[in-house]
Amino acid sequence: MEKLIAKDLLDIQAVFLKPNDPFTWASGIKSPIYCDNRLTLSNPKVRRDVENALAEIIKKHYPECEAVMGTATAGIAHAALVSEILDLPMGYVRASAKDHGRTNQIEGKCEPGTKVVVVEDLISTAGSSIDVVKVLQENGIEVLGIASIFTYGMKKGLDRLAEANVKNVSASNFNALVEVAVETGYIQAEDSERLLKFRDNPSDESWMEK
Ligand SMILES: O=P(O)(O)OC[C@H]1O[C@H](OP(=O)(O)OP(=O)(O)O)[C@H](O)[C@@H]1O
Ligand SMILES: O=C(O)c1cc(=O)[nH]c(=O)[nH]1
Repeated sequence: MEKLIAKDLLDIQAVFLKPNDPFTWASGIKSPIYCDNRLTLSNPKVRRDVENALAEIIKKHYPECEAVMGTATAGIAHAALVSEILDLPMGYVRASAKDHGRTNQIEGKCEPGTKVVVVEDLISTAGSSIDVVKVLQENGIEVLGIASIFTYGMKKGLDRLAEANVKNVSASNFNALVEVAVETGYIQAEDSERLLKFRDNPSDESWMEK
């Protein structure tokens, strides 16, 4: 599954490399790479692979799941698609509560005590998904864990998830992506070393110098 999804992401050109003009991530980290999982929505074959992978993760790792909750914004569509496959209720959590209307942060019907899985498109430092988990927990909702499309496997993200005692299972990850990217000639072996070095220590920006 990990390599299939990694290959899908490369096939649809969802992986962008820009070492000389780094991307800024949600966390503020400067990065030579950006993985745009939103593009998976635009390709029916890849979208099916992704939603089937998320459905398998939820069935296998969270068999008690009673509802699927997406993270705003990129997790919402995937939560909707996977909840349809699993025939489960679905909702989503906004980054902050609305300042008008019903002033909700949690959208959709989700009663306290409901066992939910959070669907996230991508995990770097895990800040966004842990914020969503906390909002749900503060509202008495039982979070079984996260199902995500892709994780970088960064130490900061892994540490934060462990600290918050939140389980995450991803359909693909950075190691699989780099492996497939080298196998398919998308990047050279030396680039893979630079990328892994960045992932393992993003505060060391020496990769920017080459
Ligand atoms: O693990 P983290 O360090 O929190 O980073 C990952 C988050 O960043 C991206 O969202 P973004 O804030 O770009 O917004 P979007 O979902 O609205 O596209 C992505 O969709 C994740 O939610
Ligand atoms: O950390 C992020 O903001 C981030 C990284 C990435 O590769 N893709 C993405 O959508 N967000």
